[in-house]
Amino acid sequence: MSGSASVLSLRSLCLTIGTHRILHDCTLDLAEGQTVVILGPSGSGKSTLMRCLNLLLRADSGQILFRGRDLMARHVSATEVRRMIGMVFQDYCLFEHLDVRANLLLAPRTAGAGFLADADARAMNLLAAVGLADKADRYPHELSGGQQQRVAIARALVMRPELMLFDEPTSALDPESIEALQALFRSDALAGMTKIIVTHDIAFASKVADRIVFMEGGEIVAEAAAGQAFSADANPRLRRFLTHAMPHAGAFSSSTDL
Ligand SMILES: Nc1ncnc2c1ncn2[C@@H]1O[C@H](COP(=O)(O)OP(=O)(O)OP(=O)(O)O)[C@@H](O)[C@H]1O
Repeated sequence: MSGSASVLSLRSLCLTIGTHRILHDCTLDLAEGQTVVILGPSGSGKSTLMRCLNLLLRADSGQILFRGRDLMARHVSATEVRRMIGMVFQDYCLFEHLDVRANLLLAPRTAGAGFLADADARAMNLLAAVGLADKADRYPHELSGGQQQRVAIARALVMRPELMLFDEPTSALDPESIEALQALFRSDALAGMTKIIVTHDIAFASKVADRIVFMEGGEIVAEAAAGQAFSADANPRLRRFLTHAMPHAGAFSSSTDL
């Protein structure tokens, strides 16, 4: 895939904190409308990579090309980047003192007139799209974990981002809420959106991914289209991870369909 055809192209992204090399030479292309899932063991750098993408962290070197424009250039502001790239955090990060509607409207209000025009209608449409139209005047503590996550997704979407990042979206959800999240990913609100999802949940990954990439030790060490066999023979680290992550799966001595 050429960089110009991609929504997002990472080129040799590196980050060292102190003496700890956290990201090393990460290169990845993401096409319009594609959902890429990042798998990998704990500490492999998945969340750090996501935080670099929306400039919560600044990588030391490399490029983050978003529609061909380098987001690491000095003059590109984090605020501008976060309008284009929405992120849903593992713990949702809702504002506890604001009701659901106010949580959704905070970013449009601070972003200025261009975002405010139809913000209220957009917020209510999004709440309906995530199945929470009747919760607009509730506070986060009055909602279940799955509902709070839906609010966080709607809050990110209200800024009309072109790319959405999800950090471990299933980690705090029960099986029913995970199924509901899968349905939301297939719905009009999210289906066509370009997404990167970090997860440990291989079953969830297999349901929502177009492509799966595998990180270890700060590097992207393997990738495959969903449904295509990962060559576990070719990558013993990936095979070890899958064996550990799916101890009951058993039959993937040579390759595993994800
Ligand atoms: N601010 C920081 N200072 C020093 N080291 C850090 C910092 N943030 C992350 N790290 C280290 O970088 C490595 C990657 O962490 P990261 O959270 O990105 O991994 P992860 O793959 O997302 O892990 P998990 O699956 O457990 O969430 C870890 O070794 C972590 O200790």
